[in-house]
Amino acid sequence: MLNAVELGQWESGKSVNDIAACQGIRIRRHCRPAASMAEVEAEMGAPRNILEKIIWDKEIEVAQGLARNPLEEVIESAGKAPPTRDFYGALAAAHKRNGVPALIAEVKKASPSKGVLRENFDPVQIAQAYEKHGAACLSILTDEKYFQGSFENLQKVRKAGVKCPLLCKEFVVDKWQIYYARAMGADAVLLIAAVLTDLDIKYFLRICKELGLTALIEVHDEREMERVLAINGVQLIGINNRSLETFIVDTSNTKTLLEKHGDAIREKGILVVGESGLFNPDDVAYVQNAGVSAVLVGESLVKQADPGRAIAGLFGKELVH
Ligand SMILES: O=P(O)(O)OC[C@@H](O)[C@@H](O)c1c[nH]c2ccccc12
Repeated sequence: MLNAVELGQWESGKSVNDIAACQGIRIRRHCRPAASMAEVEAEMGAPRNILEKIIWDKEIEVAQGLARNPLEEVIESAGKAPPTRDFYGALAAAHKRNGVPALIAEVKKASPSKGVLRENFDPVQIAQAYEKHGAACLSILTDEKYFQGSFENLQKVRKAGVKCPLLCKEFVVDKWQIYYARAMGADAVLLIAAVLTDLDIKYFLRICKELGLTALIEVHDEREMERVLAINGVQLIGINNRSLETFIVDTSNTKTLLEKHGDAIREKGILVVGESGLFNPDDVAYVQNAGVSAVLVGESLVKQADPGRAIAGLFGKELVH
């Protein structure tokens, strides 16, 4: 926990970035109202990498969202949304049933590193195909600017009656996004340790718990893993093989982090998700041997003519529900 001085600084909003830097976080936040990226850059200088740029855009976007849908209203609609489905339970059960890591299949149109992955993009059709072919859970990208996703896609998939629990794949920087995700039908949200301080993560975990949402906490390096393991109440950790700062993908990242922390993770009953850059049964077996119980896969499925059938190709066998 923060000491009183740090808490005071945090509350006054003066040195969020100093506190973040102390925790090894390289992404700086702007944290003040701004109408445009030009305005942010005038104060902060140029973003240091793509993740920092995404986050600065996200701060502007959240302010606009808040103006359109005030927090109290969003909290109210989150409270009225149909109940959450058990994201963690669905992964654990599918892993046990199939003997391979449970699949979180991602509804992903584009990415900043690869551009458009699929021209003819129907989120509901893709989600239904994933479900039919044994995905345990789905991940729906909601970022518009960099991934061509939307909260509307999330809502559409939920309303179409897809039963797999849904992860809202968003760059969360503000609690408003968590309530909004729940209001639009999410069962889980992503929290990225490279962006959020320990206090942010603890606070957002509390909100998730109140809403019945599962949090998937994403780490990419040693320091982030250590920080997240020191936080109580974490159920799901995603190890991203892709650096969101450089786009470099290296599946041995999952292995390295689990060699060191696997025991602590198992003791706590935390389930690990291997994320990004998985294309074939060898890749899946590699991260499975490293200790993951689930995998998060977008590109290799969404790029194929039939993303549902692509699942059997990825695992080397059909998955069953
Ligand atoms: O398309 P891939 O390489 O299979 O990766 C999927 C998923 O891991 C990736 O989209 C992702 C992981 N963490 C993120 C955070 C934000 C946006 C996207 C991501």
